Amino acid sequence: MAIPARVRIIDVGPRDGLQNEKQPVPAAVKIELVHRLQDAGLKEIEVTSFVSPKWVPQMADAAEVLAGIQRRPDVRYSVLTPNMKGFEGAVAAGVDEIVVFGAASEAFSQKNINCSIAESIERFAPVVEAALAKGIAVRGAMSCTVGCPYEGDIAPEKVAYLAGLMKGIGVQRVDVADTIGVGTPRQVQAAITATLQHFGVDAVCGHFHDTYGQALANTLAALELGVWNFQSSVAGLGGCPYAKGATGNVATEDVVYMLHGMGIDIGIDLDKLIDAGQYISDFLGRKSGSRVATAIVNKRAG
Ligand SMILES: CC(C)(COP(=O)([O-])OP(=O)([O-])OC[C@H]1O[C@@H](n2cnc3c(N)ncnc32)[C@H](O)[C@@H]1OP(=O)([O-])[O-])[C@@H](O)C(=O)NCCC(=O)NCCSC(=O)C[C@@](C)(O)CC(=O)[O-]
Repeated sequence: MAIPARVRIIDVGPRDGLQNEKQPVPAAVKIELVHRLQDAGLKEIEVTSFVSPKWVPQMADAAEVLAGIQRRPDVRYSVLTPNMKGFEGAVAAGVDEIVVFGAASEAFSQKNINCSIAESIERFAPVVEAALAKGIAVRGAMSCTVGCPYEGDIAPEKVAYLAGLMKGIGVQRVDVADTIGVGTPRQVQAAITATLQHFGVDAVCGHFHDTYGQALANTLAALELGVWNFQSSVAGLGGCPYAKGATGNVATEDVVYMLHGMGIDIGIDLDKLIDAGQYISDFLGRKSGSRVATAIVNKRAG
């Protein structure tokens, strides 16, 4: 399989990146981050989550954030919606895509969304149906497709099972997530191959956390299978509140640098992206998690 000639990146920094932040991040800062990402050329941004504020307090301002964004017609704004209540908030906010999020691991499903895999699908089905009826796109995030913080290794059969359930309720595309960043290239390829039993390659997105420093290698492994949609997080922000110790997604800057180096045009201005990462890192009072951004900022400083 030839490496795809084009790649699309969904920056999940404002959502996956910030959901776990202990310090309050004002809506105005989240909005500015989204503006900087779209200025850098990102065409898909996962903005926030309509989830219970008791479970994820940092996302409690979802409606305010969406209302403050100066939207561009060529950018797709997505949000997480675990149930009909979340979906109603997403519709009121006028989003382009909703994301239902399940797990290949029973234990993670219970910890993250307080129900079994089967119950989650029952909950998602009316959300997906309602979204499609309104012309809103639907993505399904599949957590723990390689490893789980509670169950350890996850067999590809479990990934295929979940992908089949997602397909069965009408989900249009799916994220193959290495939630805790333990996967290595062949394992990630096995999870993707399992997903391909139910979804075409154009409908599969790679979502790799970088806890063990494998995320770029895993991205390349996914490209080798023809996958061309990836999620990443500006400045490598983030982690999941229900996956202790897991670091953020692979940094968008690092993915963009690698793809530029491979001659794959993705329409993203790396300098502007680095500035966006610097903006949020400065606000959070910490160094960027992007190796590329750190190297280029050091070089700029001479
Ligand atoms: C799913 C629930 C709601 C079940 O939580 P529950 O407690 O079982 O739900 P419930 O229906 O019993 O409701 C409990 C309370 O929450 C409220 N509630 C209920 N739903 C909503 C909603 N949508 N928006 C706002 N409020 C809501 C509801 O109204 C009620 O309020 P109360 O009566 O107690 O005042 C909860 O577990 C939850 O919100 N979980 C979210 C967890 C989460 O966001 N995790 C992080 C995202 S997933 C992730 O990061 C992984 C990913 C996607 O990046 C991929 C990867 O790397 O793996």
